[in-house]
Amino acid sequence: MMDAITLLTTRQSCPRLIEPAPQGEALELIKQAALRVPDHGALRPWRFLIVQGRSSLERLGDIFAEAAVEDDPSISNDLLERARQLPLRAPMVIVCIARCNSESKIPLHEQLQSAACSVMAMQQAAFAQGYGSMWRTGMYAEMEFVKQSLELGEDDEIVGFLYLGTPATKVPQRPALDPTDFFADF
Ligand SMILES: Cc1cc2nc3c(=O)[nH]c(=O)nc-3n(C[C@H](O)[C@H](O)[C@H](O)COP(=O)(O)O)c2cc1C
Repeated sequence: MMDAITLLTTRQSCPRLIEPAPQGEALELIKQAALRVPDHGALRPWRFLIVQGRSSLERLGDIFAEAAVEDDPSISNDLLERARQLPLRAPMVIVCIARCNSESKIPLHEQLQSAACSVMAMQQAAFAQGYGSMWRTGMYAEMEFVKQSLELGEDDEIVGFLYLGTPATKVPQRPALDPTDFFADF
């Protein structure tokens, strides 16, 4: 298994993903990583829907297609089919949800940040085990129709669709950025 510093300094996304998706122990570790993130007030403001297998991915694609029609009733057939095919870009998509509690004294943006950390944690756990992933959002993450179709609560937010699988090709390493461009002494 990759060491932690190598993971943290070389992690990258992978847009082209094929079977197999993480299963068994590998998936369990990814789930554990999601639940280990900073969480102000221990609100546990995260929920996850695992979409895997052709028929479940197609169901998600149908939701995207219906949402696309709602967004633009005159959408072309090509664009409609493109929307339907989106989830089929990987063998697994995890819908990452911030289950925000608006009654809590913890600000909503902190709850969202915690949920976002869980997406990153899952990406790292996948990467460390040789799997690839890509964090995606887009308009479907924002649309009420999508949230309702996924039976999310009123205060829930979709912070990402984490596409997961095996990298289709080896992703070339990007050169590291220069910390001096971003860090300064105070
Ligand atoms: C909140 C969030 C949403 C994103 N949504 C998309 C998206 O919808 N489509 C996309 O191509 N990349 C999206 N990205 C960017 C990719 O996940 C990825 O970070 C980017 O391609 C850079 O690659 P890297 O992770 O290897 O640095 C998003 C990133 C974040 C943090």
